[in-house]
Amino acid sequence: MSTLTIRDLDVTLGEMAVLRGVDLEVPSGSVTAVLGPSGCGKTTLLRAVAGFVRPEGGEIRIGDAVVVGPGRHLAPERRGVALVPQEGALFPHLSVGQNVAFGLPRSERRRSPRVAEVLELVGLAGYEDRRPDELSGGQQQRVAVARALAPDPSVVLLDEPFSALDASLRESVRSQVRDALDRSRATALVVTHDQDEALSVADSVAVLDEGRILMHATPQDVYRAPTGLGVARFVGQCVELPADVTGGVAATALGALAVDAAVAGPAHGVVMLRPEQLRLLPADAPDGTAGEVVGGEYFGHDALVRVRLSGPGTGPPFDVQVRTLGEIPERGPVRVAVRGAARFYPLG
Ligand SMILES: Nc1ncnc2c1ncn2[C@@H]1O[C@H](COP(=O)(O)OP(=O)(O)OP(=O)(O)O)[C@@H](O)[C@H]1O
Repeated sequence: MSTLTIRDLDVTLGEMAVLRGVDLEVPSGSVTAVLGPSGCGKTTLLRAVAGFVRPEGGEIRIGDAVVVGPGRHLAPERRGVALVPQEGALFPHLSVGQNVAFGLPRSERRRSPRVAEVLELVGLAGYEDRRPDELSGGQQQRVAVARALAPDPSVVLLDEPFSALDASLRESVRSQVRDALDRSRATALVVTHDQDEALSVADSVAVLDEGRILMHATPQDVYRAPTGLGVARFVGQCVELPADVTGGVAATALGALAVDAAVAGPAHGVVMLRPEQLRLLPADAPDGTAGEVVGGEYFGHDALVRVRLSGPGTGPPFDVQVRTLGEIPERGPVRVAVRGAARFYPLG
């Protein structure tokens, strides 16, 4: 396995600049997720790394080998890159074992111990003789990952690998695939438009929008300390309030809040809180800010309660995340308290 290094990559398709100055490094043996909305250029990035798209500029290195650079565009089969497509694309007329062996060089396809080895890696030991139509969607996807890992590629690329699966299957297949990638010490680039998927499956997350990387950091930093409101909104729910900051404290409709970046102020802008930073208190509590429960959504493990603050100029209602072990507040008056620091984004 090798480090994948992408520098200043530009890709134009037809008239459209699809990737613009993309820099990305995936350290050897780690998993990076590229998260972005539909049409932002995720698949194009994978295709450029795999060698199916010819970039206009920039460099791609796999380990020490330059596979794309000035005057250089190595053929896909010489890059040591394996691609797992959106829907596994197994050959329906071949057995599971034959499908996996297809990932190996022709001379090694017959009776290679590697087939059993990678099937074990994805939790499907003994499935060699099954046919793809005898497997669940999640099992088919794991066979596709086994086929990609079989030749021990330098880099594995996964294109929305879980999007075709039912919500109930997605989490378990995701952790099985993550486990297989870890155990094979694969260097992997996963593209997805699903925030939960990116945050849970990867060591680092790169947020891509309109062909540019907006932020690349650990899942925790991307969620807790997004560099801009665009990133903040894309990786999770936000509560946004107008704010004036002076001396590191923001004056907001939820009272005076500490801001976590070094903002001395004075500055005008927006503070961003995550729903789990808010806490609902009884209407007669001494702390917090007065508001009213106006609706909500129940998810089983937790719930979102929609709250509107009392008084003029307090902005639209927002969601507060509550644990469902306790009572879920009914419609009516409450108070809202804040824990932790807010993120502040100056306007103008
Ligand atoms: N061959 C092409 N010629 C011109 N434009 C293209 C071509 N292929 C893709 N595009 C455009 O490039 C942009 C990025 O496409 P891409 O498939 O990389 O996005 P994506 O982020 O993977 O989207 P999705 O999540 O919907 O698959 C889109 O606006 C698309 O219309």
